[in-house]
Amino acid sequence: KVDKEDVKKSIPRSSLTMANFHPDFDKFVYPPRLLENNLKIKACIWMYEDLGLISKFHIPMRTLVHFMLMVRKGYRDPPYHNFDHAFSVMHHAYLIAKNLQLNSKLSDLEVIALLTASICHDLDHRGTNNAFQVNSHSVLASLYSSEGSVLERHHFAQAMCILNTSGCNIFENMSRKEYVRTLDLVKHIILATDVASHLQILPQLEKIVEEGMDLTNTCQRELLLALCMTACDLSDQTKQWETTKNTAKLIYKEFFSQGDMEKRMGNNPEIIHDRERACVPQLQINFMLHIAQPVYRILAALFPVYGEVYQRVQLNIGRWRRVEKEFKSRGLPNTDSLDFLT
Ligand SMILES: Cc1nc2ccc(C(=O)NCC(C)C)cc2n2c(-c3cc(OC(C)(C)C)ccc3Cl)nnc12
Ligand SMILES: [Mg+2]
Ligand SMILES: [Zn+2]
Repeated sequence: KVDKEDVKKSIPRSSLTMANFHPDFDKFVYPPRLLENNLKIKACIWMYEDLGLISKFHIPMRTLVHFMLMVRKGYRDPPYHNFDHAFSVMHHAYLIAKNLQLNSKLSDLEVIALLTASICHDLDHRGTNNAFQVNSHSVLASLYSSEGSVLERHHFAQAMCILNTSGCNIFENMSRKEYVRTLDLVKHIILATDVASHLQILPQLEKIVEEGMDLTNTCQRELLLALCMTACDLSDQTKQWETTKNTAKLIYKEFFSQGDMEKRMGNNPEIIHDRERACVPQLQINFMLHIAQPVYRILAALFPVYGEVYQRVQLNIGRWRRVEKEFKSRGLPNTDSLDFLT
């Protein structure tokens, strides 16, 4: 485990170059899950640096290091919703900011809000979904179930706790106005990662594609930020098949553990959480077609350079269709045969 001293020693400004990570680090093809764990904090700091955010917002290096160490500590270790997921989500935010030249469409404030929301968006996730919080009468449900988006409100609250920890407030040198606006944006962007909210804004996003985006309109800027955030949250689907397949294994490991717990509590789990009823390839095709593909189609429609990302999502859907046929032909009953996945 890399501790504070190692991280601080190893980050003089001069050492912050992309060469430390990979020549393709800032390309859409690069899979961030391949980066070795003890370089991830340094890579997070590099991403702020490379987008010019450290100098723009006068972020002291020691503050950014402490912030990142606290964020990493703020994640638990469920199969999927852990710091590796947060890191890969932040990396995609960096790719979008850099390759879509978002800073010519959005303000630096909106870019730093997207990057920071990405690394914080699943803080303290327990590996169970919103419905489980409510059905199990969890503490989080008692806190937030009246407003909905129970987990996402908690992830945001955890991010605020870290910013309020002395020596960790990376926004401390902003003006009062900038500070308030940035926190509002981080909250909006994290709350956009609730599946229910995402499904609700899809029609509005389709409308923007038909009518053209008007970035002088604050609501449309916030819709674009929500779209970018869900594209980042799902970005494992935009990489080579290995990544997509491995992510499915992690997701269903988490989903089926929740289903097992629900059965022990005497509740009937959704099919997607039930290892005895779920057919992973079919569920993944549904998820890709109804939740993931629209995100990348819309973003590619708004930013043509993003077309290569949409193509890779299409390729992965094609792979799932081939796997589904294979599953059916072998009559494989359930998910433990995921290892069978070619
Ligand atoms: C590979 C992959 N398969 C998934 C299959 C099903 C579901 C799911 O929630 N189905 C139940 C709904 C339809 C009632 C989510 C999946 N998923 C996510 C994910 C995305 C999330 O939020 C946004 C980004 C806003 C969609 C929030 C939580 C999660 Cl786990 N990330 N990767 C995946
Ligand atoms: Mg989440
Ligand atoms: Zn997430």
